[in-house]
Amino acid sequence: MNNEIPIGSAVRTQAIINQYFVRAKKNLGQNFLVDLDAIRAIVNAAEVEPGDQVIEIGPGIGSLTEQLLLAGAKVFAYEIDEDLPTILEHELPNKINGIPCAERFKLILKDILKADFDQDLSDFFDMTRPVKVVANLPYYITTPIIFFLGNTGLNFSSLTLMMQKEVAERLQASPNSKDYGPLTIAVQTEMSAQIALTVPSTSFIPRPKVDSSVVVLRPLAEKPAVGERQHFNWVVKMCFAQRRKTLNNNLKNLLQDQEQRTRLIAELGVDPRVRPEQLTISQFIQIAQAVPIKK
Ligand SMILES: C[S@@+](CC[C@H](N)C(=O)[O-])C[C@H]1O[C@@H](n2cnc3c(N)ncnc32)[C@H](O)[C@@H]1O
Repeated sequence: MNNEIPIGSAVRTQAIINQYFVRAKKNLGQNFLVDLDAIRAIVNAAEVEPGDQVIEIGPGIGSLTEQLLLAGAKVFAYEIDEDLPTILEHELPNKINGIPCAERFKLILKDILKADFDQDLSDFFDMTRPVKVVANLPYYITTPIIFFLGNTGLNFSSLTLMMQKEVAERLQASPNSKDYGPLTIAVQTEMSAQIALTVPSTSFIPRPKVDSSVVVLRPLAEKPAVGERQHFNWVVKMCFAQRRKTLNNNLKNLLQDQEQRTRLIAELGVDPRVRPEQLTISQFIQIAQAVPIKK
């Protein structure tokens, strides 16, 4: 269907909801974004240019998809809800600038966490070029999705992801802030994180309980050598086991010997009463190196 009014406007979204009797599925994190300025700001934050290869996670009824296509991207979308492809087929524009959208849009009905990117994308994308991931994420699996995208060898230049504001703040946090913790460190040892915009809960149908932010994550050109990744993440988690306690106290679970702990703290050049959120990523790397790897 060709419609003058964009899908991301509240009027058009409501019309689609009524026409197809859409009931937003809470268990699938369905909150449709009905704020065109915000949708276009997401596309801008992702710096989408004509010819870009974009993976969209959860296109829903197509509000972000439509704007990605208008920006000239080739879009491969993963959607888990089998009620939505028919709506997308009917509601996304048939043609943009005279070119059929079917050539630039492909949908696969699949859980993103089960994606096999080499297999799924190779017929549609040029696999020698990096992709951009752009999504208004289902909140219930935000962190698993970030780790999945980071760990599957996907060749991406950026991940532009809308998520719960509090999670976004944890991704972007710096030492000495309440949001700085194991999630910050796990992500920031692989990617840079920048909050691009914040969107109030009133911009969604149905309205979620929380506000949302869009974070742009980009792979670091030079990643710090954290050693064995599982060990590193575990050590960081243990250091934060009791946020209010001192580093020396938290280290007791990792190094039983007080002398070893004192030596390590001296090597770190910090006061023994320091709290875990005051340490930098390099200091956590030093701690992980001093702690024996669990067999
Ligand atoms: C927050 S809504 C976003 C919808 C639309 N992109 C928008 O901005 O209005 C999240 C979307 O992710 C889909 N979804 C939920 N779990 C998913 C999964 N595991 N894999 C792929 N899509 C999923 C939902 O069905 C829904 O369409």
